[in-house]
Amino acid sequence: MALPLRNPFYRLIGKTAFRFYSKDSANSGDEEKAKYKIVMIRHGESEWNKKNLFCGWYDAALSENGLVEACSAGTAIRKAKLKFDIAHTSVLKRANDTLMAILLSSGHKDIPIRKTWRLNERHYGGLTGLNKTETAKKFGEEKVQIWRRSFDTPPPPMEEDHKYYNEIRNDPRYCENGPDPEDFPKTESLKLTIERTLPYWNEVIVPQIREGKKIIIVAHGNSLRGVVKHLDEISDEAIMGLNIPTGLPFVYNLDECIKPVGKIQFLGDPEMVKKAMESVANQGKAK
Ligand SMILES: O=C(O)[C@@H](CO)OP(=O)(O)O
Repeated sequence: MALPLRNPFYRLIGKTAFRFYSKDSANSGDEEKAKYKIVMIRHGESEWNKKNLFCGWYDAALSENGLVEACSAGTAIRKAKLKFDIAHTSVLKRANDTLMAILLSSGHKDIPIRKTWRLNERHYGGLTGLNKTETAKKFGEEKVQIWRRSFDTPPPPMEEDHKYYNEIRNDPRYCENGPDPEDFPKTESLKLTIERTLPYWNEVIVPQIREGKKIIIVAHGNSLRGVVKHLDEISDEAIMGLNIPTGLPFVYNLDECIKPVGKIQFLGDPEMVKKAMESVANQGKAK
């Protein structure tokens, strides 16, 4: 399957060079060299993204704009002639609803959908529900940047008296297919998030890729940062500079060892993607 997307543009975002494609430019040749392809996307804007609140495992709904983003992503996927046999997503409705909107607007009807807590957003601990700008004013931008983007410093834990503790900890969806009760997170760094996401990537998704299944993953900013870090072998330091925007699909071409052939490719105008990434980065500023 060849993408009708051509002439790559390169942009440095953080410390990582990303490649973007415009719809009317020449083929890079990566698709010819690659054996597999996978599409990933962060859910559309949620109500809590809109309010700039730390969200994590809180089950925020898509905002109206988030639904529009999801439908536009589906249209971009249809125009790029990308087809899927199976979809993987988290158990959170902002990702589930994004997936449904994408499948409908890209002409997919009955493909199997697998939901797993392992693709959930990282658990934001005690910060869940706090406004990011207010938190930066209170604790300083540097501290908030460490909580948001450092590799292995988790935010403070969510204690039992936290406003959202019961709603999250006792959510029935985690009873049967959730983490073991003793491992239920109280907070997660990116490192901890990767430790529960990568087994799903390696044990469920990779075997399906090898079977030739065409896959879409609809997940979250930080669960996808973990997958991208793994695929592109981004260092613990450089991953701090990566911000994944809402509702913009990206594609990896993969070789037979499931290593990327070329760089991540966003389906979208490079300037718009760059601005969307910067806007995610700026959410943690005191302003
Ligand atoms: O609040 C969150 O759960 C995430 C994603 O929305 O935010 P951040 O970009 O700050 O990691």
